[in-house]
Amino acid sequence: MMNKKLISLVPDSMKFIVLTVLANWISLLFHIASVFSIAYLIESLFHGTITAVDMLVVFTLIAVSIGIRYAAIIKSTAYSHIASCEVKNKLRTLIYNKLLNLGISYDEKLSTSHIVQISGEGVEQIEVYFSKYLPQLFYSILAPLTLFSILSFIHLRVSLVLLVCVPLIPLSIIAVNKISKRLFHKYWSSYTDLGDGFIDNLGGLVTLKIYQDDAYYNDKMNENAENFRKITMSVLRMQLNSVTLMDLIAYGGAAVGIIFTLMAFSRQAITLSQAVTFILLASEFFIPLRLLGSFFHIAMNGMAAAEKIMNLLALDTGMEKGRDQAFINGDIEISNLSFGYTPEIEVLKDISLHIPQNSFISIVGESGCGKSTIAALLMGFHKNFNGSIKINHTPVTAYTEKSIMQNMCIIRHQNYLFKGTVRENLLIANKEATDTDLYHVLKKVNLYDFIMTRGGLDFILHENASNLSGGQVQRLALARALLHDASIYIFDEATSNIDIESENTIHKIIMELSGVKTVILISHRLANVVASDTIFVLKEGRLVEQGDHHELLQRAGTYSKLYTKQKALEDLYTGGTHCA
Ligand SMILES: Nc1ncnc2c1ncn2[C@@H]1O[C@H](COP(=O)(O)OP(=O)(O)OP(=O)(O)O)[C@@H](O)[C@H]1O
Repeated sequence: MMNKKLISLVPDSMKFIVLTVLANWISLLFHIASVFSIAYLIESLFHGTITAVDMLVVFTLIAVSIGIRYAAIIKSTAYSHIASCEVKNKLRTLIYNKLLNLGISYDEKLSTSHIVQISGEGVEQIEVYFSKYLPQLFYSILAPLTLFSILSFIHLRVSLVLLVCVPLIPLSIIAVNKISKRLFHKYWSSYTDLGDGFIDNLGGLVTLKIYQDDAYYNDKMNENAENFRKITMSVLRMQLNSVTLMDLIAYGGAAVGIIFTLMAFSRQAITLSQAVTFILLASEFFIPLRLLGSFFHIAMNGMAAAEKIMNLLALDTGMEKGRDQAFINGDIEISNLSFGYTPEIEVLKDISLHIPQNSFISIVGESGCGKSTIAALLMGFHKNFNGSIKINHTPVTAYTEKSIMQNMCIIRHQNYLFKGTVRENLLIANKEATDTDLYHVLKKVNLYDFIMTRGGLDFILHENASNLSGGQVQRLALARALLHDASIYIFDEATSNIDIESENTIHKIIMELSGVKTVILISHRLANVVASDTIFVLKEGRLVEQGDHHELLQRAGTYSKLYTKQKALEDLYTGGTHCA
């Protein structure tokens, strides 16, 4: 229960833990002093030997002892609070920085709800370990030894009996430790499962309502909640049982000490005041350890959470090792690239392709052939690929995520816009941009007139930009991407499922960017890729053809078949009026 690794994460808290123990120890010393005074008072009253001055001195001593104890307890609580703040602050900062380093593909390694739970409740539980459990652990060793060293001068045997009974409490704690460890692991797994399910169901609530399948998922969540309730009840039952056991040992041990005291008193081996001192202090041998026992279970829970936090902090992000580079541009060279999301299924197979700087290239192929996977690998979202991806002769994995994000921009078919004003959403891409810059990009994407009718840059977007149409969302996302001014732009189905005007606007901008920036276009609609310098055709994860539109048509291969089929369909739909 002394987790050295965890303690080394928050070394500053140790100072306050020591101060908490010291304050508790001072409180104990003055408690002993007041007990001695009370015992003396009782003996003097019993024998009728006390004078008024003695009485005044004794009462003053008792009052001063109580006062100092009170001050010491306040100090101990304050130190423990500071230790707890230190711990929470440090752990949450470590987790936050780790998440930043893990970057956007963090959810490949841990689920969002898992992270929310360990950084929320997990840290709260660990805080108890530092602010309550650790000070109490040291204090419960110090207190019985202090009491023993003082009381042994009065009667060694009785003091020894009390001291010997003390380790029975930690022994009982060790006995339940094994059971509780297993139980707490189950508890946390069940807790994170419940969280995962909850977030997923909440995200898909509209879909569930549309298909009227919410009852099924409701039942599934109830089942998870019931599992969590059961495991929580098991934890509580285990805690209650062990508390009862510890109470038995603590009060039983004190009772044994009192019996030995009374036997010594009846043999007249000790005086009345000494007997009273032993009786009043007997329970003090056990109370600190008994209290430790009740913090123990919360600390155990904290330990389980600590393990999860340690695992998160130990994750290899790869990005931390990268090199910061403010400007990345140059040719992109992909050589013998193979990749699978799982070891069993290879999604990309031995792909080699060359993308010259500022060229306009397209990647096409049937659904599921691996186009978006190439885009994700170029953006550095996945690291465990074979082969090499180089930008400007440097492996993509050698750059920090920050450098990649500064220089490369991906626009997907679903882009996230935040709840807030249009201005706030645009400034995400470039904090320095002026209102004039923002109006300029809005004009470029054909949104200026619409935004102005809604109050301009202060127009507030709802959650998920639900007060914009699909095409408007895409155009605003494109405006944001243009403000970012990257050197490499990847458009991954950026014009899927939107109106024809928005598609034309976006396509016009892609054409404007080509020649000035490196543009990588992934599109199902082959009419959009016709003007590309090079078109790469994928089939089942392999690069099967490359060349410009005319070369590929002449080859009469996969591209030609796809293009002819699509053109025929579009001609049928538009009556031959719309297609490149
Ligand atoms: N996160 C993931 N985990 C596991 N498999 C994935 C993941 N993302 C994609 N895949 C699989 O990898 C393969 C290639 O997917 P990818 O999205 O790259 O295809 P695509 O060519 O872009 O398809 P589409 O044109 O439909 O967008 C698919 O078989 C898909 O099931």
